[in-house]
Amino acid sequence: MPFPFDISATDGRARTGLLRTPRGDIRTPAFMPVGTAATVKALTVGQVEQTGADILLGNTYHLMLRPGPERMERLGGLHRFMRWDKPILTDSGGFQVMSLSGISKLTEEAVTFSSHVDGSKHVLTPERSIEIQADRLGSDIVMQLDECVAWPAEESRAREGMELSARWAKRSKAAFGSRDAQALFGIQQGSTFEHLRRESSDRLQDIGFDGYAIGGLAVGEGHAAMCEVLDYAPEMLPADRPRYLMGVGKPVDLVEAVWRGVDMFDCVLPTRAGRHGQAWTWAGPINLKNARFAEDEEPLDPEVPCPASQDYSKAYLHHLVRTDEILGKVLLSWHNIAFFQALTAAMRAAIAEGRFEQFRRDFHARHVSNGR
Ligand SMILES: Nc1nc2c(CCc3ccccc3)c3nc[nH]c3cc2c(=O)[nH]1
Repeated sequence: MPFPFDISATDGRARTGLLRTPRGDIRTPAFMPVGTAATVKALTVGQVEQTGADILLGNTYHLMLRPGPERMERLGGLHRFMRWDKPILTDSGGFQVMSLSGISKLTEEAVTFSSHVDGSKHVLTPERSIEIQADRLGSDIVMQLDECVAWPAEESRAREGMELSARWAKRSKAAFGSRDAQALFGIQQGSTFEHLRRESSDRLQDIGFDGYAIGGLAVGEGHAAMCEVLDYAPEMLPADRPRYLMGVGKPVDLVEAVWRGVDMFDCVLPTRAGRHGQAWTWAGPINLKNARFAEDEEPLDPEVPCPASQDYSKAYLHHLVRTDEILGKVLLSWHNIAFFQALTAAMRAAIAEGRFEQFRRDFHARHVSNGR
């Protein structure tokens, strides 16, 4: 029995709803902060909860290297380990192997790789990835093992990756079996080729998943090319199940993807950029390192309900960034996650009230043009 996904309103292709899981409900459109190594960098789970996040992401690749799957299970699983009792989604690990571990080999059977930490050898099969995610980490939403083909890709290469991912989807589903308290998502591949994405979607639906991710994007193709794929890719997936766009993105990416029917997002940007002084605000992105903030006593963004945006001046944040103080990384990470949550909350309200088109126009006028 898959998690209930109750869509409460639609506005054009945009949807807003509730994905109900045993550990809590996820309001969609949802932004999911990334907690790569069992922590959303620089924030406590209490601060993450205060931002309004309903779900966090974990990373099988990082956690299987440190602390390791069997140790994590002995410690009670990822929720208990990091004291986060709401839903967790974990990626299957293949994407991170390709982007992080220098040496790796991809065959029909598995991905084999050397740890970027100590060079130790590891093997990830669809079955082992499911076992780590579902049984050792204990995540609530599990991703199939897939191959994310680099961009740009020749059509033949994109087809190979899509077909391997479809065969691994079948093996992932078989390994996952039927579980009531956990969900398994399939991942659509096919790079920027519409007919490959169609084939991928059809094969995933024949297998049957609790939710469907759009993979193979946010790999350097850029905003315009991503939107071209999103003009058709989300609606190839079942309308009554959640659609998760992996690795996306900047605020404008979220608005444009929700407009095209996407429900769930993840991105390391808010915390990574926050640690380097970049803050997103309703009036666009700014970098607090810039000298123009040295004596700016205004708060960062009064509309964002978090201490970083309400209690401090930009001058203080500028100082913390310039001196590379830890508190600067904490406050800007906190602010950016709070901004992404405020953005998705505003989109949910706009869709519920049938005014998302106006919201999108206002957002471009206020946030995008300024940012340019
Ligand atoms: N499995 C998979 N992951 C992707 C990620 C990581 C998302 C992630 C999930 C959970 C934790 C961290 C990262 C991508 N990030 C940018 N583009 C991405 C594409 C894919 C993809 O095609 N497949």
